[in-house]
Parts: sequence; structure tokens; C-alpha cells
Amino acid sequence: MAATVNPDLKKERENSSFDPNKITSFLYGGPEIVKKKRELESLALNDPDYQHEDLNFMSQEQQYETFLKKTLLMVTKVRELKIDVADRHFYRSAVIGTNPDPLGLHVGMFLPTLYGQASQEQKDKWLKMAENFAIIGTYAQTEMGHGTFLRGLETTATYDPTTQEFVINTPTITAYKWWPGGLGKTSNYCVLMAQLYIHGKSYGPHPFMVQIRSLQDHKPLPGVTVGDIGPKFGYGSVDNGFLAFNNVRIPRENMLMKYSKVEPDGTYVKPPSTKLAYGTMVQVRANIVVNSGRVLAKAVTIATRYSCVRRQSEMKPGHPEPQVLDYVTQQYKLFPYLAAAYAFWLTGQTMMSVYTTSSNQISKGDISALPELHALSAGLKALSSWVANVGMEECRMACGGHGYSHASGLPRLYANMTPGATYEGENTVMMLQTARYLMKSYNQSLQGEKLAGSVAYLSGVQPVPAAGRTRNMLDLGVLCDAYRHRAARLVHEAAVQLRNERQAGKDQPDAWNAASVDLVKAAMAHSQYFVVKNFAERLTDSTLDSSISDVLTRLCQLHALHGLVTNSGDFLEDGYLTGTDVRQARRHINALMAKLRPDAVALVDAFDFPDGILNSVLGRYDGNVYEHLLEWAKASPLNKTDVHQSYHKYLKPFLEDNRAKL
Ligand SMILES: CC(C)(COP(=O)(O)OP(=O)(O)OC[C@H]1O[C@@H](n2cnc3c(N)ncnc32)[C@H](O)[C@@H]1OP(=O)(O)O)[C@@H](O)C(=O)NCCC(=O)NCCSC(=O)CCCC(=O)O
Ligand SMILES: Cc1cc2nc3c(=O)[nH]c(=O)nc-3n(C[C@H](O)[C@H](O)[C@H](O)COP(=O)(O)OP(=O)(O)OC[C@H]3O[C@@H](n4cnc5c(N)ncnc54)[C@H](O)[C@@H]3O)c2cc1C
Repeated sequence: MAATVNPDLKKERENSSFDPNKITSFLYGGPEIVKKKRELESLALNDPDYQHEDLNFMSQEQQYETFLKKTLLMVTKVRELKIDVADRHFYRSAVIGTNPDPLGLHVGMFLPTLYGQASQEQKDKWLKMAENFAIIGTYAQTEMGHGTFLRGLETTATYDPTTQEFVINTPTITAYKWWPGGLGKTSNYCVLMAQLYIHGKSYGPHPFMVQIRSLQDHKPLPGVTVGDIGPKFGYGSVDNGFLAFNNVRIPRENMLMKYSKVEPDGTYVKPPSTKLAYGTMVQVRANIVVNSGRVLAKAVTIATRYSCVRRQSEMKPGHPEPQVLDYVTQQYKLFPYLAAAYAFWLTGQTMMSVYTTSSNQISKGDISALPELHALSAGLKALSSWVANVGMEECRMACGGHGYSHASGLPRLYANMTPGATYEGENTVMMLQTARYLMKSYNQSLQGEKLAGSVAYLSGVQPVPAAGRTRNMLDLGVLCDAYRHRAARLVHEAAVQLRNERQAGKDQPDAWNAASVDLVKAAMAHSQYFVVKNFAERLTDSTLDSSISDVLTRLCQLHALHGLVTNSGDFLEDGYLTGTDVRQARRHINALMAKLRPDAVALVDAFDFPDGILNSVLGRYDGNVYEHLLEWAKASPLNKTDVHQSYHKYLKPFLEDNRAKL
């Protein structure tokens, strides 16, 4: 086995213009954090207790069992090692890689819902148990018939004042809870979203704490039907489940009552906003923005390293085969996603800081930040997960045939991450939520109100510049202005279209539906402007070393220019940019790619994913791809014996029969 680094990758690293550690430090928030991250990762990756056969060689049942064992062990070890809460994600992501785990919903939604929606008494009662995994819960909201439309949920929680209980029921097949992670086999509790009924009146979806399995033998409690929904596109390591109730009674105190309340006599106390019950989803959407950046970073790390190791075809007659990354078309496949990975990594950080500030404000009772937080997180969640989806697939195809093998890590990455476009709010639906906020804000600005936050720019649409003006299309200020203009114009045009539909006689919902393609386009442009502006602003950080600010600036320019060229119609339509500007933009892209080429490997190294986390033969740090491909294939279950048992069962008699008939 080759112990040395592949010479092509070695040369790439020697020729880069900067030290990748500096960018790693920038991406993670300083050298101390990077040090901690690396320590925790190597602790997890070198722990023999976490080793197991490749998941790709396992059935769904084996994957679930392996991951259950592994995540339970992780919980115990995190406690023993006394890892700080703030650092746990480093350890966790090294243990689970890019696979979801059966406790993911407990940590990611069940606990956050208790923190965000439970009253103090309820926290006193359940938090200690939940935080210490004495109970395991999930977030059971989606039903077979309704995921998007929460007001359409059919599960009922009917208050019975005589016993001071809620009676939970699943009135139809479509009311079965369907999808919640960890529900199928793992959880014994859940936060259940159900329609609250009091004295025959409906109050809409509310969260309830419901025990579903016995703490003694893990059997479903009386009246509870629960199980696994079966194999999926990915997510083999998680037991997504179904759940139904038949007259299951829970105490009144089990409705999560931080905001809405039901008094013993059945009096309903309204929350300051009914949407506070949707708070956990907002948090997870903000997290998806962070994850999309990371996932894209993983995919481009794999494809970029491999493209330096892979040599193919003859570029110049008689010359050695070039590294495929030297083909400019290959650069055009990968570098825009390299730039997008950086863009979303940084957007994710800003999104999380907006989330933290706003949610602190909200939990103190000031809910004024809620609409902006919802609109921003919905739009960025949708944009980032869409780009990650397309990018992961582009990276897979850029690896040629080997990209299709599970050895590349890319099919599994894709299958596990693509639902980010669907769960936690289907992307089109999320863009329409952002559009709703944009339309409201736009109308407020028409009425002379001053707008703040991400929509402040809607207050004044910039005029189209005079013809003949030349621009420097590499100037980040010019690029931000162009994105800003496009967003403001598309918001304006969607608003005009809505108004025209109304004037043509449609009611508001029909007009909204008729204008919805343009509304999504406007929300997309708004979100893209946010990402480009955020990237450019981060580069103004005066502590940035010039060697890295130069290369990061190129990435930012490439990100903005690539988006501009691929959506050029939007910028040209009203004459804001000219054909010359777009032509210039295309030329700059080529020049930027040529400048980025020697830094490509260093730029992906800077994401600092150890091999154990990347889990890809093609993306290995040492580039020794071919010998490990062979080793990986040899470990495949079909190769455990030279002659497979099916030969004796089927092939042998078939061949013998055919030979006998000759
Ligand atoms: C689509 C909507 C937003 C529609 O809700 P609606 O009540 O019909 O609302 P509407 O009439 O369109 O708007 C009414 C109003 O509510 C606002 N709003 C809506 N959601 C929020 C929020 N979260 N925070 C703050 N405000 C919110 C809207 O902006 C509207 O405001 P407005 O009237 O315009 O002032 C909602 O139903 C929804 O959020 N659906 C998506 C469901 C979802 O995200 N499910 C996630 C399940 S858990 C999961 O998938 C976990 C996977 C994790 C994993 O496996 O890793
Ligand atoms: C891997 C995975 C894990 C999940 N985990 C959980 C979990 O832990 N807990 C949980 O509760 N749920 C979970 N879900 C469910 C998930 O949240 C829902 O699937 C998601 O919210 C989308 O809802 P839906 O399935 O009803 O899609 P639908 O709304 O039926 O979407 C179908 C199509 O209709 C369109 N559409 C729907 N409404 C509108 C509209 N108003 N305007 C325009 N177009 C519209 C959509 O854009 C989409 O194209 C999970 C799902 C997956 C795939």
C-alpha cells in the first residue's frame, strides 16, 4: 500500500498561493477553535469502538442497528469526556459523518421544542430526563396527508374538562403521522403536533408531549400504533416512522404551555403570536443553511482532489494525459460550487447569528423580529439546499464513472442530504413564504414606511443607468448593486403582476397562485442578493491576511459573476446591464478560474475535513485513489467467496443444462 501522497496532489499543495490553515481559521472562527475541532475529531476517528463495516455493504436494518449502537455509545462518551456543549458538534460530526442518526430528532427538534415551547414547570419536569437521554423523543408533525399545510393536520387533541385530559385521536388514514426521524423503533416520547379542540371549537395546531412506548418493555402504549415507514432514497441509518392514536389520554399539563395555555376549566389563553408554535422549524431551517454550505464543501473537496489525481485524454498530441482539472470545462463544473460552498458557509454563520439574536429577543417577549427571521430563514434554507443539491450532483458527474460508485462517497452524500430541499418546509413553499414577506414589505415602502433588515433596500429601486456607461464587472460594489437592483426589480414586477391579476378580476388567492412563478423568482433574487452581499461584507474584515483576502475575493467575484451569467436575462431585461457587461462577466469568469486553478486543492483542504469524515476513496487527502478503490471493492460482500453460493443454486444448473442440450 502506498504510504506517500500522490505526486500530483503534492505538487498542487506546494504551488498554492496561501497557507490553507489561515482560511481554516477564518472559516471556523480562530485557531483555538480549529485546534479544539481537530482534537475532538481525531479522538472520535481513532476510537476503535466506533469502527464498523462500510454502511454501503449493509441492509437498511443493519445500518439502523449499527448507527443506533454508535450514537448511544457517543452519548455515553460525550458525557465521560465532559465535552463542552459548544464543541460537541465537532465530535458528533466525526462519529456520524454525513449520515443521519436515530437520535438526530431528539437532539435537533425534541429538545429544542422543550426549550422553546415548554413552560418553566414543564421544563423542570422533563428537561433533565430528556437532556440525559432517560427518555428519547422525536418531533411528530407531518402526516401522511399533510406536511406543508400545518393548518390541515388531522390528528386531534380534544380537551376533556371532566378529567382534565386531552384525548388524542387519528381519525383517518391520512392523519397517520408519517416521517418523523427516530419514531419507527427508537423513541418512547414525542412532541406531537395536533389540532387542539376545546368544547367543540378548533384552535389550530399545538404541541403536546406524548409518551408512545412503555419505559419497561418499549412496547407501544395502549391505543398507540407505531412502526417504521420502510426503505427510502437515503436515510438508511434512521428509522423514520408512522404513528396513530386511538383515544389516548394525556394530562392537561402535557400541552406545551410556554405561549398558549389551556386552563383546567377549558379556557384557552392565546399566545402573543400563533406562529410561535412553529419556532423549532425556524431554528432547524437556519441550521440547514449551515449544513448546505458544509455538504457542498464536502462534495467539492472530493471532486476537486480527484480531478487532480485523475488523468484522462490527450490535450496536446504526444504529451502526457493532463489532470482533468486542467480542462477548463471541468473547472467550470467545479469552481462555481467551490465558490458557492464558501458563500453558503459564510451565509450560514450570519444566519445563525441573526437566529440567536432574534430568538433571544423573542424568548424575552419581544416578537417584533419574528416575521423577518421567518422570511430570511425560509428563503436562505431553500436557496442553499437547492444549490447544494445541484452542486452535489454536478460534483458526482464530474468524477466520471467512479463518481457513481459508493466508493466515491457522493451517492450517499446526495441521498442523505437531498431531502434538505423537502423537509423542514418544502423549498418552493418556503420561497413563497419569503415572497409573502417581500410583498408586504414592498407595499409598506410604497406607503412611505422605512424598511429595515434584509428588506431595507426595497425602499428605493435604483434607476437604470444611462446607456453607454461602462462598469468594472469585477468590482464587488458593482456586483452587489447589480444583484440589489435585480432583486428590487423582480420584487416590484411580482407585485405589479399580483396587482394586475387582481385588477383582471381574480380574488387574492387566485391572483397569488397566478403570480407565484414570479413570486418565487423574486424571493430567489432577494436571497441571492443577501448571499452575495454577505460574502462581500465578510471580506472587509480588516484582520484578514492579504494572501487569503486575495483568493477569497476571487471566490466572491466568481460566485457573483457565475450567478449573474446564469441568470443574465434578469439583469439584461430592463437594460440595467448591457450585453457588453455580460460578455465582460463571462471573460472575467474564465480569467478567475485560471487564477484559482493553482489554489483549488488548498481551497478545499482549507475546509479541513479529515478522511474519516469525508468517507470517500476519491477524495482521500493522500490522493491514493486507485489502490484503495481496489481494496474497497474487494471488501464488498459479493467478494467474500470466490464462487458465490448463487452459482450452485442457479448458475451451475443453468449452464449444465445448456451444455447438455448442445
Ligand atoms: C407553509 C406554512 C408556513 C404555512 O403556514 P400557515 O399557517 O398556512 O401560514 P400562512 O397562512 O401561509 O401564513 C400566516 C402567517 O404566518 C407567518 N408564518 C408562517 N410560518 C411562520 C414561522 N415559522 N414563524 C413566523 N411566522 C410564520 C406567515 O409569514 C404569515 O404571516 P403574515 O400573515 O403574512 O403576517 C407552514 O404550514 C409550514 O411551516 N409548513 C412547513 C412544514 C415543515 O416545515 N415541517 C417540518 C417538519 S419536521 C422535519 O421535517 C424534520 C426533518 C429533520 C431531519 O430529518 O433531519
Ligand atoms: C428524510 C425526511 C425526514 C423527515 N423528518 C420529519 C420529521 O422528523 N418530523 C416531521 O414531522 N416531518 C418530517 N419529514 C416530513 C417533511 O417535513 C415534509 O415531507 C415536508 O414538510 C414537505 O411536506 P409534504 O411532504 O407534505 O410535501 P407537499 O406539500 O405535499 O409537496 C408536494 C408538492 O406540492 C407543492 N406545494 C405544496 N403546497 C404548496 C403551496 N402552498 N404552494 C405551491 N406549491 C405547493 C410543493 O412545492 C411540492 O412540489 C421528513 C421528510 C423527509 C423526506
